[in-house]
Amino acid sequence: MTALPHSGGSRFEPDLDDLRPLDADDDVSDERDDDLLDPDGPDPDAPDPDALDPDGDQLDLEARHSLRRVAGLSTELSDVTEVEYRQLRLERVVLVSVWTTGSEVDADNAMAELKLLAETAGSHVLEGLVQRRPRPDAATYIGRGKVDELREVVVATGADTVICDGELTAAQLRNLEDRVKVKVIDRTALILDIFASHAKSAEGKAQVELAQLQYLKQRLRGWGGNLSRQAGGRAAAGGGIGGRGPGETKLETDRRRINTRIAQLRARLRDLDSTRTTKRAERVRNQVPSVAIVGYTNAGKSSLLNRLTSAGVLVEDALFATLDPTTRRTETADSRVYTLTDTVGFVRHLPHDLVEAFASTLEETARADLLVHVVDAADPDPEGQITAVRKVLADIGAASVPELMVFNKADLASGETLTVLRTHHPDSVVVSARTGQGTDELRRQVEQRLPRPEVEVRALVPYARGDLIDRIHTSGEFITSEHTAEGTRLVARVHADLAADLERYAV
Ligand SMILES: Nc1nc2c(ncn2[C@@H]2O[C@H](COP(=O)(O)OP(=O)(O)OP(=O)(O)O)[C@@H](O)[C@H]2O)c(=O)[nH]1
Ligand SMILES: [Mg+2]
Repeated sequence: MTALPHSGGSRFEPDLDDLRPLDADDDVSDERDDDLLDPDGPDPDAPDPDALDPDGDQLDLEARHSLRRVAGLSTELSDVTEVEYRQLRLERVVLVSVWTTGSEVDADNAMAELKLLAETAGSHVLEGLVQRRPRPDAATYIGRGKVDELREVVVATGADTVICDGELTAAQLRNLEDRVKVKVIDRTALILDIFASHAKSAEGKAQVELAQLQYLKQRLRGWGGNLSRQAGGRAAAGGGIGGRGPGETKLETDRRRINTRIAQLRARLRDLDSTRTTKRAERVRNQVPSVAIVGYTNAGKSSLLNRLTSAGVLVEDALFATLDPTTRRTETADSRVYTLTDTVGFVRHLPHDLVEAFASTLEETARADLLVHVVDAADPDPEGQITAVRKVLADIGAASVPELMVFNKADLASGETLTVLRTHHPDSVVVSARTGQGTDELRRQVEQRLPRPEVEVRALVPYARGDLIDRIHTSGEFITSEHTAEGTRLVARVHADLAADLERYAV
């Protein structure tokens, strides 16, 4: 095993306050945040993008920092999940990973990413341990002999939690916990926890809760011992909605409650999705092309959206700052309207439960006309990020959407790296959302790749039909236009419905 240097800090004293139940206002069931689903045009009073700070207006930053790291869960499940999520309030952690393939640099990068994830979840990372093995141990994840070593590190550092870099089985988690004697969680639970604390809209919160419950359900047996040991009170007495049926074990009750809640969440998500479907149908009817900004978490997607549209979305040097898609209307140089959507970032081994729970959000990406794939060129492994992102894109059915590769953070990346990336990806654009470098070129490239209206028309439109001319401006392309005594003589490319309306003025 190799160890990262200690990052210092004092011994952790458990805070009994942490054991209080969730506040009532953590329940999100009726909250709506229509704003985030609103694809409507830019705010006419929006400030000039260049007058904002380099990452755009940090409208949400204060709210984010005031968030408590408590998952918004309903009361029905409180006796199961309260315990679960209290335990996930991580404090002082030791990271552990099994390095199976790739170079030592890859292993270091993976550990650095796990550290960032842990820190984003509010943990203080004390130490990182990597073990090289062909595959994780079936019983204890790291080799059984190494578990004692881990225990020593935990004792020496005063850690209260161990985070393993992978998706562990219930048995692995339980075995490790029994031997290391502190809470052990895996990377999936960590990512779910970050999503839970960052979810803002009602839909986002419901999606995360669904993913958490799916995860929890598969591990109920593993947590069972811990639950009965720690839940006490209501749970131990079998209280709460539903109660305990005759002859039913605690495990069965928990499973039944989780299933009920999962069904409620699915129903709720279907409702929320219908709003989105209506708005999407409107965009499709108006034939507004849509561009989705996708990429690895922290690549600068939100910064780029702010740069391009003064959207004022949250930008933060944290993983998964954005969970809710934000759509903004914008225009091409020749005033064709299109939408740009900022989306949730991806990561290596994005938990499957999350991908599934976010299906309706991710579907937007699959339906886009163009993907702007933002890559952090200053990351130690941009190609690894590209591969991870494409894998998720394939999972969500977006692999066939045309992609424009954008290397961001050009101000930070080395010239050499940029040259290599450009050689590997000749059709890419290099930008800096921070300095604005390359963003004009990016706009041009996006405009060129937007779907083009399919019908070429020649018409002489009387001045009384300015409405038709406006429609060509926003949804079509003028090839030539000329003002004559009888009206505007034009050649243009338009969509079929507009072509039909122009038919009577055809020349
Ligand atoms: N130096 C530099 N920093 C940048 C640039 N673009 C973004 N950043 C920084 O990178 C961090 C992440 O930016 P975001 O725009 O929040 O990234 P994101 O891709 O939306 O991240 P998630 O929503 O968390 O997936 C922030 O600290 C930004 O200030 C850039 O071009 N140059
Ligand atoms: Mg973002």
